[in-house]
Amino acid sequence: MKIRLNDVVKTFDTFRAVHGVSLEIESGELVALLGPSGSGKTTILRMVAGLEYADHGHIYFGDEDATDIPVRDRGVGFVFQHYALFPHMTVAENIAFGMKVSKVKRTPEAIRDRVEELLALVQLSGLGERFPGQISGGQRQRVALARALAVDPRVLLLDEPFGALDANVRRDLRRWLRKIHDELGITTLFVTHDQEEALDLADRVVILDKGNIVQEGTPEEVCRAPQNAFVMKFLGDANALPATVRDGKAYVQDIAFDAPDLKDGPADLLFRPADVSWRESGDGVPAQILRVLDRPDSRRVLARTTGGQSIEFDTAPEFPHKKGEQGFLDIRRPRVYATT
Ligand SMILES: Nc1ncnc2c1ncn2[C@@H]1O[C@H](COP(=O)(O)OP(=O)(O)OP(=O)(O)O)[C@@H](O)[C@H]1O
Repeated sequence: MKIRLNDVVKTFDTFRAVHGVSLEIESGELVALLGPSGSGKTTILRMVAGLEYADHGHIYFGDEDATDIPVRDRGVGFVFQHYALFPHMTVAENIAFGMKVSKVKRTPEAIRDRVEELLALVQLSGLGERFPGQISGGQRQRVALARALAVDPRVLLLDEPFGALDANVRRDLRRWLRKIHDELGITTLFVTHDQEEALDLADRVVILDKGNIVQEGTPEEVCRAPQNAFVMKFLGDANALPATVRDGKAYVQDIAFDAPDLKDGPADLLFRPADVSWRESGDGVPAQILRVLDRPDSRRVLARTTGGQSIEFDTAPEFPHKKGEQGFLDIRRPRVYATT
C-alpha cells in the first residue's frame, strides 16, 4: 500500500507542529522519520494512523483520500514505545486480541494457529503462556510487533519501538526488524531520533527539523551529501570552523578550501572527526592537543585551533602525540555552508 502526504499541516492551538509536509512512501518501502525531539515525527505518524487530523493538505492510502477511511478500516498496525501489552493477558492472548475483536471472523483454531505462526516469526515460540511481566523488555516489544501483525495490516507504524531498551538489544532488534520487513514487505513508517537506527534500518530516511522536511534520501545520500549544516550536524559528530568565502574558495586562517557554489561572505566549514589527520609540520590549520581519549579501537583527540575553536578527531590507537603538543590539522572532505 503506497502512502502519500500532500502539503500536510498540523497546528495545536497556535503552535504549528507540522509545516506543509509532502512525502511519498512506496508500497513495501521502509521509511524512517528522523529528527530531534519536537520536530513533528509522532504528529505525522498519528495523522497517517488517523489518530490526529491535518488542518490542511491530504493523506492518501493508495489512490484513496484517507480522510474518508475510518481508523479501524485503514489496515494500520502500530507499535509504540509505551504502548504497553495488556498485563493480565498472556503473550498468546495479547497477540490474539486484535483478531478476536476484528470484523474479520476467525475460528478459535484459526486464531490459535495464527498466534503460533506469529510467535515463531518473532522468535518467541514456547513463551505464549507467559505474562508480559515474565518476559524481557526486548521480548515485550517483539510481542507488540506480533500483535500489530496479527490482523494483517497494510501499513505498519512504529514509534520509537525500541526506545526504552539498552543499546545492544536495540541493535539486535533493529537488524531483526529489517529481516522481518524483508520477509513480509509491509509498507512501514518508522519514527526515531536515533541516527544509527534510521540508517541501519531504512530504505529511505526523512530528516525533520521544526516540522519541516530538511532532507530525504537513501542512507547513503543523506550521509554523503548532507544538504545543509543541520543535517550534517544531526547525522553524526561534526566539527565546525568559521570561514570566509571569496571567489569560490572558503578561507580558514588563510587556508583555502573549495566552495565553488557559494557566494562571497561568511560560511561554516564542517567536517567529520574521521576526516582529520594530525601533522607535525605542513600547511594545515594550526592547533594544540588538549586531551587524548582512549576508545576500544581508536583514539579521540581533543584539540584547539590557534583561533580558539575546539576540534575533535579520531586516530589509530598508536597515535603517539600528547597533551600540549602543537601541530597542524589536515582536513579532508570538508563541506562548506553559508552561515544562516
Ligand atoms: N496534543 C498536542 N497539543 C499541543 N502541542 C502538541 C501536541 N502534540 C504535540 N505537540 C507539540 O508539537 C510538536 C511536535 O511534537 P511531536 O510529538 O510530533 O514531536 P516528535 O518529533 O515526535 O518528538 P519526540 O521525539 O520528543 O517524540 C512539539 O513541540 C509538541 O510539544
